[in-house]
Amino acid sequence: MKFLFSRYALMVAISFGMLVPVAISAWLAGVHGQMRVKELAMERSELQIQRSTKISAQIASALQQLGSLTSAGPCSAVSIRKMRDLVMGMNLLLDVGHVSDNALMCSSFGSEPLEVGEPSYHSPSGHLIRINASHPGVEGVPITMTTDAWTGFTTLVHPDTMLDFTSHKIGETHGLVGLNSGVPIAVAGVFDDRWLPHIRSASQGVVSVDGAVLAWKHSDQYDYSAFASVSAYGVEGMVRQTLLVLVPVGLIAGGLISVAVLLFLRNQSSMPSLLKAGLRKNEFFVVYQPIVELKTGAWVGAEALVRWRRDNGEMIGPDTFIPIAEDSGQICEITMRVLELIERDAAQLFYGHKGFFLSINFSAQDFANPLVIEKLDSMVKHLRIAPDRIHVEATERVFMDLETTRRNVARMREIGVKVSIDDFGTGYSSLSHLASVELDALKIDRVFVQTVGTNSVTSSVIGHIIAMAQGLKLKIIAEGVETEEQAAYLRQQGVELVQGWLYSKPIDAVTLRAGASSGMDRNRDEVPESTKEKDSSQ
Ligand SMILES: Nc1nc2c(ncn2[C@@H]2O[C@@H]3COP(=O)(O)O[C@H]4[C@@H](O)[C@H](n5cnc6c(=O)[nH]c(N)nc65)O[C@@H]4COP(=O)(O)O[C@H]3[C@H]2O)c(=O)[nH]1
Repeated sequence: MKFLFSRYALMVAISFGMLVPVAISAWLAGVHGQMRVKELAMERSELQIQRSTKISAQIASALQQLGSLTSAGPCSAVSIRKMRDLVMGMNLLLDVGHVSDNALMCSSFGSEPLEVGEPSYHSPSGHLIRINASHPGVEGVPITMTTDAWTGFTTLVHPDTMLDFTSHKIGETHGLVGLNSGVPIAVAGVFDDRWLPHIRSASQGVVSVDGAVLAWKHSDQYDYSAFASVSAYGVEGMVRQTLLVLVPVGLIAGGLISVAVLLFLRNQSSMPSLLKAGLRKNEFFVVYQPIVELKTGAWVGAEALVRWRRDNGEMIGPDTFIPIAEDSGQICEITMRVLELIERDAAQLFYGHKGFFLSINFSAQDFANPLVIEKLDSMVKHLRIAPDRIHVEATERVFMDLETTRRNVARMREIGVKVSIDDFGTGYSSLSHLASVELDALKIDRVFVQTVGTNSVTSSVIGHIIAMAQGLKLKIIAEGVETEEQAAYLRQQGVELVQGWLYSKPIDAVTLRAGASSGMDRNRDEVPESTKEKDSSQ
C-alpha cells in the first residue's frame, strides 16, 4: 500500500512538476499572442495612415501647382515640362497628367491619349478617383488616379507606394478604404466587406471579426481610413513563436520543480527506514541541558534531549525526526532507547547530587504503550533513586483528551515520577483543563521567554502564564533563557527554575556531572570550558 502510494505520489509529482509550467507557458503564450496580434494590427493601421497622408499631401500640392497653369493649355509643352518637374520632385507620385473625357490626354511621359474609364467614385472634396487605372509605364498594375474635377489635372500613384511600407504575410491585410464611398482604394491581401461597418463606426478601433483582429484609423484630413487585419493564423504564428521561447523555460522550471518534489518525497519516504536502521545501528545518543535554580545558579536538574548522528556523520535534529517517528509509529522505540541511555548515564548524574532530577520527553504514544511505561518503571527501580527525581515532560497535545490525561497522569503517580507540561502556551491547554489534572510543573516555551523586553504583541502573555501557574501552585521552568534581561525578569516574577543558552547548551553526561558538582554558582562567564566545547552536541 505504501509502495503504491509512493508510486502514485511520484507520478503526481512528475506530472504536476512538468505539466503545470508547460500549461502555464501555453496559456501565457496564448495571451501574449493575442496581445501581440492586436498591437501588430494597430501598428500597421497607424503606419498606413502615415504613408497615405504623405501621399495625399504630395497629390494636393501637385494638383494645386498644375491648376495654376491657367494661361498655357493643360497639355501644352509648358504644362508637360511642369509635369516632369513635379514628378522629379515628388517621390511618391508615379506620374501627373491631364484627364478629359475618361482619357489620360497627356502626362509627364508625353501626350499619347490613353483610355482610363469611368471614375470609381467622386470624393466629397471634389476629386474623381479611379482605382484600377492603367499607365503605359507599368502595364498590368492597377494605378490609383486622383483627378481634380474642375481642372482635369491628375496624379497617378503606384499601389506599392501606398502599401509596401511593411512586410505582408498570408492571413494579413492592410490598406486604405474610402470612407464615404466604402470603396477599397488600395489593399494588400483580401478585403472583407464585413469590416466596413466597423471601420465606419468610429474614428479608430480594434475588433475581432471571425477570428481575425481588425484595427483601423480614419484620416483627420482626407476622406479615407487606413485599416489592418491579422487573422487567427497570425495569432497561431505568434503563439507558436512565444511557445518556442516559453516551453523550454517551462520545461526547465518543471524539471527543477519535479526534482525538488522528488527529492523531498524520497527524503520523507526514506526517513522511517533510516530511523529503523539508526535504531538498529545505535546511532542515537542523549545530551543533557542543565536546569538552573535562578536564585543560586545551581544546576539542580537537566533535560535529556535525544540526538541522531547517522553513520555518515550527518546530524539530524529532533525537530526533524521526532515528528516523523511519531507519524511512522517509531517514537516508542526511540523513547525506550533514550531510557536505556539515561539509565547508563544515571550513576554519573544522580549519585552524590542530592535532589538532582532528570526530565525525559514523552510523546502521546509513549503514554499509551505498556512497554514504554514498563521500561520507565523498571528504570526507576534499577536506579534505586527516589522516583520523583525523574520528571516526565509531555507537550500540551498529550493533555488534550482529559480522560486519557487523567489515566496517564495516574499511571505516572503509581510509578512515582513527576509530570510536567512542556512548551506551555503553544498548544490548546486552558486554565480549567490544567486545574483538573494533577500536574507538578509547567515549562514555559521559549517563544514567550524571548518576547521579554521586546514590544511584540505577545510580550504580555508570559506574565499571564506565570501568574496562572503560580495560582495553580505549579513549579515553573522557563525554557530558552538567552539574556540577563530575560533572567532578571523571570527572577522578579518569582520563577525559580530556568533553562537556556545563558547558562548552558545541551552537554554530555560527563560535562553535566562536572558542572553539577562544581559549586553551582555560575553565570555565563563561569560556565566550564568543557561546556563551551560541547556546543557541537546541539
Ligand atoms: N534557541 C534556543 N533553544 C534552546 C535554548 N535552550 C534550549 N533550547 C532548545 O530548546 C529545546 C527544548 O526542548 P523541548 O522544548 O522539549 O523541545 C524538544 C522536544 O520537543 C523534542 N525532543 C528532544 N528530545 C526528545 C526525546 O527524547 N523524546 C521526545 N519525544 N521528544 C524529544 O525535540 C525538541 C527540540 O529539541 P532540541 O533541538 O534539543 O531543542 C531543545 C533545546 O536544545 C535557548 O536558550 N535558545
